[in-house]
Amino acid sequence: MDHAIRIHQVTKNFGKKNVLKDINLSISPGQIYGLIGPSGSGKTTLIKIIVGMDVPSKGDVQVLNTSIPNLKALQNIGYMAQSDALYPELTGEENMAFFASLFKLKKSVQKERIVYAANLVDLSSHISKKVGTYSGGMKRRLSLAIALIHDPQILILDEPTVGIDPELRLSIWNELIQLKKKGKTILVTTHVMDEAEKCDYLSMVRDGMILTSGSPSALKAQYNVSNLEEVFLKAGGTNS
Ligand SMILES: Nc1ncnc2c1ncn2[C@@H]1O[C@H](COP(=O)(O)OP(=O)(O)OP(=O)(O)O)[C@@H](O)[C@H]1O
Repeated sequence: MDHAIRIHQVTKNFGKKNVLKDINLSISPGQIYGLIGPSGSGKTTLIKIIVGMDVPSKGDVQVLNTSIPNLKALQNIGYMAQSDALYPELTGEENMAFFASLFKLKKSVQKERIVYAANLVDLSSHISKKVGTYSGGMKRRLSLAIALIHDPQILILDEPTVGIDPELRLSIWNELIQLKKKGKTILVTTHVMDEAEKCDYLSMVRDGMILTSGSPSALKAQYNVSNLEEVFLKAGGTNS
């Protein structure tokens, strides 16, 4: 397989508003691919199209060589949305078990995965509490645990570390790097430049277009700057 995710000339309009313009990108298996761009640039819209929650006005998306939307392909995708979709009346563990059951995991596997995922996001001592009592950061962590619950081949994470303290953010990124080493493909959106630095490959998005793409070091070399913020400004023509 030469790509885990392939986006071909995707355009999205909401009424007369053109939100994505002829987006082409291809993500190799085992890569951490970052989408960075300001609020409203179209990152979430693109992600929703990749997971089949929205359809493009034009163009097509393939995940693991399957055209999206496709129910079966979803088995291979772990998706963490920007807003948490959790059941506040259930405990953290019950929320995880519910989502695990949607993927038809065996009970024994389910238990193992819940222990693993809760530990990963440092929620092990809170999983018996109702989610309604969780802080915003705890809910983000639980959403990330749920995205990982079925051990998907592809992880799609929309601003996964918003509201999470720096220490845990670092440990989550370390785990994402471990998952990548196991061959998982990870697509992540972020506003945080030090997270962008950890990606293997980046696309900078503005106004529904990809301004520039490349590895963090290649981008800095190409624009002859020392940090990714400057790459963004130069690529967007704001600083030239
Ligand atoms: N369902 C919708 N109907 C109309 N406009 C929409 C809809 N969804 C998104 N948009 C518009 O599309 C544009 C891109 O939004 P999107 O959420 O994809 O941006 P984003 O880059 O993810 O921003 P953020 O980082 O704030 O989440 C925005 O102008 C937004 O208002």
